[in-house]
Amino acid sequence: MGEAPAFLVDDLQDGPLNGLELNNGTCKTTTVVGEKTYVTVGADDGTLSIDVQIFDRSLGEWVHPTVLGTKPLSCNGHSAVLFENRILVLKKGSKSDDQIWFLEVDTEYVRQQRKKLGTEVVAWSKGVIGNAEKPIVISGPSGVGKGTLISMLMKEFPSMFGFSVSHTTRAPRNMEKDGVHYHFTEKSVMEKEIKSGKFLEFASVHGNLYGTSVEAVEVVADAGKRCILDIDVQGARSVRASSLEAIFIFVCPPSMEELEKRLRDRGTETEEQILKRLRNAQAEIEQGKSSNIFDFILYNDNLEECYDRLKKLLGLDGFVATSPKSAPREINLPTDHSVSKIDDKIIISCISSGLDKESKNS
Ligand SMILES: Nc1nc2c(ncn2[C@@H]2O[C@H](COP(=O)(O)OP(=O)(O)O)[C@@H](O)[C@H]2O)c(=O)[nH]1
Ligand SMILES: Nc1ncnc2c1ncn2[C@@H]1O[C@H](COP(=O)(O)OP(=O)(O)O)[C@@H](O)[C@H]1O
Repeated sequence: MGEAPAFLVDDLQDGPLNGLELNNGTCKTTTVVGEKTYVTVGADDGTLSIDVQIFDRSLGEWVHPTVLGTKPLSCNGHSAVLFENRILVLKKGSKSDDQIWFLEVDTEYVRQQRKKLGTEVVAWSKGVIGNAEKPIVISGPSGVGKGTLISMLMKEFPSMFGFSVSHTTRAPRNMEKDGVHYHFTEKSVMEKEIKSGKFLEFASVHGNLYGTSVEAVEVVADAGKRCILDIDVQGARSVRASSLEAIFIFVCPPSMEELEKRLRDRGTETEEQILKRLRNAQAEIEQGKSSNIFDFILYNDNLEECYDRLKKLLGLDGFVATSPKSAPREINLPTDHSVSKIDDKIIISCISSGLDKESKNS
């Protein structure tokens, strides 16, 4: 809670001015949601992120929210319009994969975070230009075969699926590459990034921190691919509660003996780590089977049969992988545009950049 930013008081009294470029090289938008006015302010030099302030009319004061998610860098101005329980923010003159953003102001995720943190909360998420299907969350105990099944899927359908590369504080295994299998991170760095709202979800698993950054999922969606997340049950529970709509699959071993055999034969863990993973497996399997998190439970007994069942539930049985899907269509918003909403349609009004500069095209 605090003082009103000096340059805004008059504008708020005059009503919202969308995308107004202020004299000092900044651009702001105001969006009214119930008793609150959300103000986004961006400098036009592209070095700072768009700032969010809230004026709460019921309290008669300014509130500085905790801002979660990756913040968009400002550019040559931006415009905003309320779209259900989030504000659609369109950046002017930026690249097509960076034009469309959402500021979640009253989604289920934001409401939960508000309760958890005890502060006002907003969350940024980047709009994606692809039209990929719902992400797939795959969970299961260590050694059950999640990685193997995911690799088979990605190998058979390379243009269809993309892997969400998690962050972890565990040490890399021999064949693991930073940025491909995981983003290997220092604990202190990851803890700081968790506080700054970088992660969609995170959890402590087998004594290490693991987390899915908002960006890891956006990168895949921006490429027009369906995102696959390999995360534990706690992470799956958090994603269920988040604004990311996904399909949740739990992979079960045929028996604890077989799980132990697979873990030992993989040869990537020390004896101590194997025992820890086996101890945790029992509880994970119970939660996986009994909680309401998962849409499907897959038994990974015979690998080929399990893979066939996985493809079936993803609607891929009999699907012939052909040439890569065409890249997502580029939407090129001109530098000069404004945005408004009529019924359930978003109208982007563009000021032509051709000869007739004054003519307005919608
Ligand atoms: N919550 C969460 N769990 C993760 C994430 N990435 C990996 N995990 C889980 O962490 C556990 C350990 O992963 P890892 O160390 O690679 O071992 P593995 O499962 O035996 O291959 C597995 O259950 C993964 O599904 C993440 O980003 N978030
Ligand atoms: N259905 C299966 N039958 C036998 N071995 C399997 C099967 N699925 C996976 N494996 C093997 O079990 C080990 C663990 O699999 P992995 O995919 O690394 O598990 P996770 O990613 O769940 O920890 C690997 O050596 C893999 O080759």
